[in-house]
Amino acid sequence: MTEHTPNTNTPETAGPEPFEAEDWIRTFAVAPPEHVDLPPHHPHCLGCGPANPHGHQLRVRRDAHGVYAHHSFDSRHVGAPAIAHGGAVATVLDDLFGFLLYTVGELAVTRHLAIDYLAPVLLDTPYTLRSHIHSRAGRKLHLRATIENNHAHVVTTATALFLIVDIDHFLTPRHNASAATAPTTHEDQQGPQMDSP
Ligand SMILES: CCCCCCCCCCCCCC(=O)SCCNC(=O)CCNC(=O)[C@H](O)C(C)(C)COP(=O)(O)OP(=O)(O)OC[C@H]1O[C@@H](n2cnc3c(N)ncnc32)[C@H](O)[C@@H]1OP(=O)(O)O
Repeated sequence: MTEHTPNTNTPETAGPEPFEAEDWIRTFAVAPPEHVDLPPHHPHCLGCGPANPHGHQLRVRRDAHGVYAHHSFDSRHVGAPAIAHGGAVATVLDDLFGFLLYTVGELAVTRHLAIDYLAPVLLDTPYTLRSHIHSRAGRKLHLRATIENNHAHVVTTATALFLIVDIDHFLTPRHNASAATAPTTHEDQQGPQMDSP
């Protein structure tokens, strides 16, 4: 992987520009430890792309434990009145997990994402999001995250399994999509879990 280009984190107002997946993926690199501000995955990423007007434009930094971000959801992300849509919260957490890859230095994608919505995430309210690597076993990255409000009250927790993939995963996405076959879930592989009568 090559050195990534510096990120100014400046929102762009122009519409989406076409970009080649090959160019994009080859710009990824391990972010050197002195780089506290991490670059967006790409300009139009739904979670962090500064050029995506529909996105969350997440700004993520790293610390000694993992990565973190300060973020507020707004009226674009409303579910129930005044409350962020659970899918919007999931989007942001999934993207936050994706920033840990800069510290791992591997390409990986979400295989499993689980979220506990402990309390409503309110619109126009500042939150702190944190994520860290819980463990790694081969190509499996077990990740954890929290969202807490300004009173240090945790409102959401999440766990994810990211699987390290080869660069071809991104260069030939249509081929990979058609290659998928059942079983598709971990439960399928383990067999159904039945409650005792
Ligand atoms: C510096 C670098 C930066 C890079 C940034 C990149 C961009 C980041 C952008 C970030 C944006 C945000 C992020 C995004 O939006 S990422 C986009 C959303 N995610 C995807 O599109 C991924 C789609 N899925 C796939 O392509 C395939 O399924 C992949 C490639 C992931 C795996 O297909 P593959 O056929 O290879 O593997 P497998 O399915 O047999 O499973 C493999 C292993 O995993 C185990 N397993 C499965 N489920 C569970 C479970 N629940 N608990 C515990 N274990 C579980 C399973 O038993 C097996 O174990 P084993 O039998 O091998 O021991």
